[in-house]
Formats: sequence, C-alpha cells, structure tokens
Amino acid sequence: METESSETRNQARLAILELANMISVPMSLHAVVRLNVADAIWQGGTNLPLSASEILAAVHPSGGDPENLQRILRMLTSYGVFAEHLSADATERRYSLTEIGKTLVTDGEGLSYASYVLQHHQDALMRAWPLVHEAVLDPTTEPFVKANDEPAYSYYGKQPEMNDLMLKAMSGVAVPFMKAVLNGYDGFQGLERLVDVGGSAGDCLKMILHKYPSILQGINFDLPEVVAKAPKIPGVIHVGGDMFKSIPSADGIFMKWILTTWTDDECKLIMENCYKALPVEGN
Ligand SMILES: C[S@@+](CC[C@H](N)C(=O)[O-])C[C@H]1O[C@@H](n2cnc3c(N)ncnc32)[C@H](O)[C@@H]1O
Repeated sequence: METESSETRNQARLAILELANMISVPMSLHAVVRLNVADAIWQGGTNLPLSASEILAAVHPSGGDPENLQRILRMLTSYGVFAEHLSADATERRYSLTEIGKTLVTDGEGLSYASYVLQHHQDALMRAWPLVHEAVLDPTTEPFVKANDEPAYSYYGKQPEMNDLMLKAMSGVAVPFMKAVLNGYDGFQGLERLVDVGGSAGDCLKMILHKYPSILQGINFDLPEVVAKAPKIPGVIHVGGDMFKSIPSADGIFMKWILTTWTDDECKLIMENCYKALPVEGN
C-alpha cells in the first residue's frame, strides 16, 4: 500500500491540477490566434525571435500589456508552440515559432490552422462544453442543442460568420492533410465521377482532380448554405443537399472527417445512402 507522501501520489496530485487547469492551454492558443502573433513573428519567413513588447508593437501598435502577452507566450512555449530564447544576462525573453507554431502562419492562399483554433472555441461550442455530463444523464438532446436550441450544422448555416469560419477552418486543415493522402494513396485511379460527401469548400476534390485529370467530374456535396459559399473550381460542381436523405450518384465516393461526428445509427444511414449512390449490382 502506498503512503500518502509517496512520489506516485504527489505526481498524481500534480497531474490532476494540470488537468483541471488544462483549459488555459487552448484559451492561450485562442488568444495568440486572435492577436495574430504567429504572422508577426514569421514576418515573411524570418522567424526571428521577438520579445513580447516587439510582438505587441507589431500586432497592436496602439499599445497593450506586454507582460500579459509574455505570460501567454511562456505558457504556450511549455506546450511546444513557441521556442523561448533567453538573453545572456537572463533579463529578456524572445520567442520564435516552432514547427507547431508555424501551422498558425497564414500561407499564400490566406490559409493556416488558425481558423480551426477559432472554430473550435466559438461561443456556441463554449456554451455546450459545460453540459457534456448531461449527455450521459439525458442523451435525448445533445449538449450543443441544449446550449443553442438547434443542432450545430443548422446553427452554423444560419450564422454567416460561423459558416464562413467553418469553411475556412476546414480548408486550412484539409489542404496539408490531402497532400499527404495523395502522396500515399492511389485509389482514385480509374474513376470518372467522384462525389465528396460533406466536401465543404471543395478543396479535397480540387486536389484530387489536379492529380487525377482522368476524373471527368467532381461533385462537391454539402449542405446548401455551405456550397452556396464554395468557390468555383474547374471540373467540380457544387451540389447542396442532405446526406441523411440522399447522395448524388457517382462511381466513387470520398468522405473525410464526416463519420466521426455522428452516432453509429446516423453513420449507418449515411453509408446506406452511399451504397445507393454507387453503381453496384442490384441498384
Ligand atoms: C468536419 S467537416 C469536414 C469537411 C471536409 N470533408 C474536410 O475534410 O475538410 C464536416 C462537413 O460535413 C458537412 N455536413 C454536415 N451535415 C451534413 C449533411 N446532413 N449533409 C451533407 N453535408 C453535411 C458540413 O457542412 C461540413 O462541411
């Protein structure tokens, strides 16, 4: 039996304190995204270590509190987002971006992982998180609905700002992800008509068609309010609809980051609609 003062118990107490305060990590990340710190440090690729005062002067020339910014930067340094550079006399701290921090830098197409961070901390979701325990006690209404009176996607659809943020968040993470998929997967060969179910802005199809010009038509299928905002992409048509009702027919179906959101029964319904959309024997 372990004693109260054993090292294991002490480590456990420290661990539970860290878990209890874990919200400070994503909220600090949210803060640096709101302040656009990554672009200020990156400065077109220099990534020169800057002090909190220098970063503040770049992101908010009218002033602010560099000490508070430094606290946030130090917190995120301990989670690998920034690298801290201490002056020789240990009086000044400067910060550059690590590989993790660089994911927040806006690229030539205006994309980064920053929108994903913001999307995950939007007010509507933040209202739902404290209700997660109720999903156990009363699973008939999900926490998001309890907090916001309607399901997430219909809520986003009615809020143009949230809809735009969702599109941008998905584009920011989908493009680098798809590059890796396309480097290692060749299952799109031989297809002529490919539908992307829940394809958001159509980035994935755009990249697939670029690598496989033999695909004659890409169908970007998503909710009507989402495809209404999707940009024109050569070879791709945007189709609005509901995957729980039907999915446009094609000889290949692609789905990324869709099934993770739904219950097993809902996933079954989506998969049944996929099956009906394919030219398989018996259809
Ligand atoms: C997590 S995002 C994934 C976006 C994209 N596949 C990607 O990986 O970047 C989920 C997508 O599913 C779409 N979606 C949600 N409900 C849908 C429905 N009932 N029918 C069609 N699309 C839906 C959302 O609008 C959103 O674009």
